[in-house]
Amino acid sequence: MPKVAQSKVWADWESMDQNPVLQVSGAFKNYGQQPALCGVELSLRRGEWLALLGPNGAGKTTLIRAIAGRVFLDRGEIRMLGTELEQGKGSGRDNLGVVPQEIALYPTLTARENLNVFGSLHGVHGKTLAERIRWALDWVALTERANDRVGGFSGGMKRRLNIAAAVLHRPEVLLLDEPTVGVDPQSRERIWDMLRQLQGEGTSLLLTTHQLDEAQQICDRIVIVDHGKAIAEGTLESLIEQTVGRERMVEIQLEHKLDAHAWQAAVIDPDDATLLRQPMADLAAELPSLLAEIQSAGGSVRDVHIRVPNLQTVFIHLTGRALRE
Ligand SMILES: Nc1ncnc2c1ncn2[C@@H]1O[C@H](COP(=O)(O)OP(=O)(O)OP(=O)(O)O)[C@@H](O)[C@H]1O
Repeated sequence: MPKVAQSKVWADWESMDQNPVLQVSGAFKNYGQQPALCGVELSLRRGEWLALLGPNGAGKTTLIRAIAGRVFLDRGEIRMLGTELEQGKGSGRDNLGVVPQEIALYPTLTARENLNVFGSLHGVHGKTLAERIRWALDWVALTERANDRVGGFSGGMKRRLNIAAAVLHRPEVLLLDEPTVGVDPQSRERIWDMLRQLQGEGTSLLLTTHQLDEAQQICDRIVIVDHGKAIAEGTLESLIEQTVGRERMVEIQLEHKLDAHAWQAAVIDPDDATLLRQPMADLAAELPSLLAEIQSAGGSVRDVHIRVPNLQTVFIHLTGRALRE
């Protein structure tokens, strides 16, 4: 359970854009007896890149599928650009693009033929479609493979094409369920670049990912879900402040252990008498005096590490679990 006061965690909701492009309110969904969504709230602001994070089984895919119209909610409301979306239907979602977790392409068709099919399904035809396909192939760096069958593509190429197929109709909002799963780091970087470009052109992005390090670098805001509820949201900085705080853990590795009597300023690691740990709220003020104290106690420093809290720290603090268990 979160150790932080919920009122504090939710502080950012109060300053939320009153006109989000996508808003999910009080969404509930059970699969038989199995609860998947238990009142989840979510709001995507115009032009932002929002990461939806949660442990396995937290309800992320169910939420994405409900927004996409592929899952009926038991209760709750989904609004896009101010209009309530009909449950369990693709209709009314012209401004939405969806990239599913599984690759949804025709392996026996070429890249171009796949884009033709998906563009037509989204209501794009003729010259406009030809122009969009040209753009998409260039965007995903597959122009030279346009006439090759998709069945022979690498995982990364399929992922890129899968994303291209979802944006041929220029949706204002793009949902991506783990768009980088199973791709090598180079392809992943290329996918993030593609998505950055889309965001730069004004698309609002909501994605689920298990890549915490990347989510914290790339996304504007983060929503953490657990047991079918959003339990925290905010920028990385605000999440850290709401949970683990601004403190940094300073670790000082000494050349030799210090005489215990000469030493009171920091905690000595129980397994390594040459390792000192000290949480510090103000590094500039506290670190120099600690180093001076070590020196006057006769110690010499081999190394100093400053541990900065990150999204993984926040995630474990809130859910009690690492992202993948
Ligand atoms: N079709 C289904 N039938 C029965 N239970 C389901 C179904 N889909 C999901 N669930 C259950 O609903 C809960 C939420 O699942 P969901 O796939 O939405 O979570 P998730 O956060 O996307 O998980 P992961 O990170 O593993 O993809 C889980 O307990 C899951 O077992």
